[in-house]
Amino acid sequence: MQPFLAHPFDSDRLHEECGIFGAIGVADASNFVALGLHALQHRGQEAGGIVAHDSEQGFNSAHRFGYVRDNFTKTDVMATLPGPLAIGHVRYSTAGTKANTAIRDVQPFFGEFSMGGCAIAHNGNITNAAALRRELIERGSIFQSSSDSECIIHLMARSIQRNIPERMKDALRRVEGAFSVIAMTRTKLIGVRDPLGVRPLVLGKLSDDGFVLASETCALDIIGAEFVREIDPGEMVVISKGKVETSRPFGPSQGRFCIFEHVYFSRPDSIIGGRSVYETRRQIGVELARESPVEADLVCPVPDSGTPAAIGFAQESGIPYGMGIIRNQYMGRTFIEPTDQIRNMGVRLKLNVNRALIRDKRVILVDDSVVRGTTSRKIKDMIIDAGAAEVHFRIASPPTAWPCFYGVDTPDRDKLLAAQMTPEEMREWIGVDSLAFVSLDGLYRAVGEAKGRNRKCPQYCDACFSGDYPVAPFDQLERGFQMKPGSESTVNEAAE
Ligand SMILES: O=P(O)(O)OC[C@H]1O[C@H](OP(=O)(O)OP(=O)(O)O)[C@H](O)[C@@H]1O
Ligand SMILES: NC(=O)CC[C@H](N)C(=O)O
Repeated sequence: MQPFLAHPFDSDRLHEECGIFGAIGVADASNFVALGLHALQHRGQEAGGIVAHDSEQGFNSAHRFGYVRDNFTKTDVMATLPGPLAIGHVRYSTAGTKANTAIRDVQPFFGEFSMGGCAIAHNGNITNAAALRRELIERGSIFQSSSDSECIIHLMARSIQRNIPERMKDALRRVEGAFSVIAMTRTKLIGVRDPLGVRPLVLGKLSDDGFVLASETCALDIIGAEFVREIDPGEMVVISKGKVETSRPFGPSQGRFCIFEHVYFSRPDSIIGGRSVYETRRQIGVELARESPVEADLVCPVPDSGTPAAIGFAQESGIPYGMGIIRNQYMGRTFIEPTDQIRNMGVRLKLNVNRALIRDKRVILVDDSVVRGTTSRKIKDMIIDAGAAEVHFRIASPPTAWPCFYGVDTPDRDKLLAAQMTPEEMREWIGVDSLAFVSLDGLYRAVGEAKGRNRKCPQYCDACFSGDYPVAPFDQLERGFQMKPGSESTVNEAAE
């Protein structure tokens, strides 16, 4: 048997995307970026990078595998990133070489143009990246990485505009899919969101001249920045010398923010669209308890993301709440899983049962989602092992039946449990007494849409649940992906 091997790409979250942060107008901006990225680590744990600019030393960069705290706290690394302007990225790959992430795929990416350099950090996924890459290579571009995000730099290089923000606009008008981008030139910090605003991006203020851009508000809190506002879907801001200029490069569009950010990705202490993520998750639990009540003795969260929904479920149902599953907080980087025996231990390394609390009880387990079903099945085994009398699963999202092509690392349809089975078949496969998911309308109510989902014009991107993709996933269609019959009409026309 091989020994456990430390492996930099294994992460303790199963589904991630990326986090981005930028700072301008502050001494040693890279220190602010490192702190901001640390607060965004839950969005990506494979690798991180920072680019900084200093008037004497020009652009400098550092790209590393692993956690921010292990790399960007070291004085020898941070000393190489001086200057009042810096951006950074924490990555979980959605494109490019996935089996063995290469350092060349780690962002930010950098390009040198006739008017100066530019670094970009991208959260999201470009749905026509393969087509763009083919076209760009045919026209002479030399790609350095296998990442979708690199297309943006090459498209900028081909633009005839005279300044970098205009080149970015040209480039991003050719790009389809989801992109929140933070970029920097020698003197400017730039933030852009795609026309649907699928991924988040917020603006914060540190001082008269000091501004930051971040994926989530929790990254403002860590550095004491004041929240100014969210960048709007389809908006570009250019920040320089204490001024924030705004423009709308893509014309009018209706936002379709990712509803799964509320369910799972974002940190519960972040505020999205004026709503606390924690409160939204608690409210999902309330909806779930109303929609799918069950007699039981104990409500237990599957930590961490299931916790606020379990609190809401317990409050609404009046059933006592208890920590029946305990998370090992030192899980951190996990281990490579070289044998089946070790692979099966996977969940136990992170989660263990509080036997004394569970024994002989009818237990309701609340988790935020079922994707492949691996977690639910293993947790059920542990709970039964610990002597529970009954096990009921309540899931704080609808069945995940469709892959995300907008920046989340969900597996292909054939690995999504809900794409293969009905809820009753899933219940049987997991092996629990009952299983229920919050309805799509219940989820919409929990995020503040009192009337639920607008079927003609959904307020959010919920493609992973509904199969209604707001942007046609061009590359995937070329590879043979079949959209839900009739769902072409759900593609957001305003975004085209
Ligand atoms: O059906 P599966 O493919 O097993 O995926 C679903 C699980 O993945 C997430 O857990 P994760 O450990 O990533 O996140 P958390 O610690 O934030 O709850 C989620 O909370 C579910 O428990
Ligand atoms: N999850 C993300 O936002 C990833 C960004 C980009 N598509 C990459 O693979 O690096």
